[in-house]
Amino acid sequence: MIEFKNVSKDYPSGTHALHNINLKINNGDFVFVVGSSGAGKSTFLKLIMAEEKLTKGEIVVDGIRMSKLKRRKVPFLRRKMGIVFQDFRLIEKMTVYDNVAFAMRCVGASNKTIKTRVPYILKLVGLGSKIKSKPNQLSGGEQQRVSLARALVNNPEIIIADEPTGNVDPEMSHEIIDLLSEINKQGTTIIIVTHEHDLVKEFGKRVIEIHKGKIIHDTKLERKSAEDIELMSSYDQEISDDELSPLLKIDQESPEEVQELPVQKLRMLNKMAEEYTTPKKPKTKVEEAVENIDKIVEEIETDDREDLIHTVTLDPAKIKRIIAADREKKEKDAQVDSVIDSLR
Ligand SMILES: Nc1ncnc2c1ncn2[C@@H]1O[C@H](COP(=O)(O)OP(=O)(O)OP(=O)(O)O)[C@@H](O)[C@H]1O
Repeated sequence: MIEFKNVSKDYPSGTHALHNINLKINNGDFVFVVGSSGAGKSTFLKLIMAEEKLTKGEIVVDGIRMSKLKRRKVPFLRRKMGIVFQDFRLIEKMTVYDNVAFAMRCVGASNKTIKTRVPYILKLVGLGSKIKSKPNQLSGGEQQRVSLARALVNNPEIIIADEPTGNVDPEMSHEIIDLLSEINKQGTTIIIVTHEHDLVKEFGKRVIEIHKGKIIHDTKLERKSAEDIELMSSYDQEISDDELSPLLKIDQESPEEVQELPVQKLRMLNKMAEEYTTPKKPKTKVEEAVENIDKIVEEIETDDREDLIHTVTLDPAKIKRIIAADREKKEKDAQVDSVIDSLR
């Protein structure tokens, strides 16, 4: 988890880049950070990566207190992170393969691991055929995917991307965010700074908006308070007796408690109660047979169950007869239904 507690950042030039920031980013979150130029977005990321030191407050990244972090310990923090920059920052003299392998060599991975992992990651980002190319032989989108591969290759807990789509066309922007969404599904935390409002809207993730060094919107907090308001207001709504009855039928012993439920919750419980009390369609013979078998199996001691299941499954003739009878009944019913339909 990343937590900002009353964080401020002033640059030596006197610029107050961030003021009193408080927020939490949980493991596995996907967050877009937006705001106008000079708002403080890159500074926000640089504080998380320990590229800049905070002036006031505390940032805790996975239990590491950034105000206490010594320079020589920064590489240990960075190992948790994969970083993607707008300008890719690839090494021009190296091939695509070597650019990605380099990130693994930096953390001391063995040659054997590098040889299997690098091609795998390059395939994942759709660059399997460009392994031997140099960055200047690639399009902007391809270069950004190399930089993404390099960020991913050491299996980081957090991906931090500063304008990763700033230098690629809209279609490729979409693909890059798609890829990051897939990676996020495996549990990696993703934090992306972007200017692209359309992209942010389309993906519907958490959005933190920074303006003049302050957080002015955080959709996570807004969503939560909207849910609270809805729940609170539902306490004030009138409930008719009709609406109450299905639940009261089930919960006759504590009608007062039922009457005190908020409308929203009551409606949900009523729906469940209705389903519970509505008589189900008659069971087919196969369903009945399966249920009976289940009941018998449950009653038998654990040690004997295996044998019993065997016995049941070893009687295919009986099962076939039941299935055939059931199919015949369904076919007859369907014929009758279709005749009735044609007469309507
Ligand atoms: N190294 C620095 N020294 C002094 N001031 C800086 C430094 N880096 C950033 N700033 C200032 O801090 C403020 C926030 O900058 P930051 O780069 O965080 O903004 P941003 O939202 O990322 O902007 P952009 O979208 O243009 O990249 C700006 O006023 C900027 O001029």
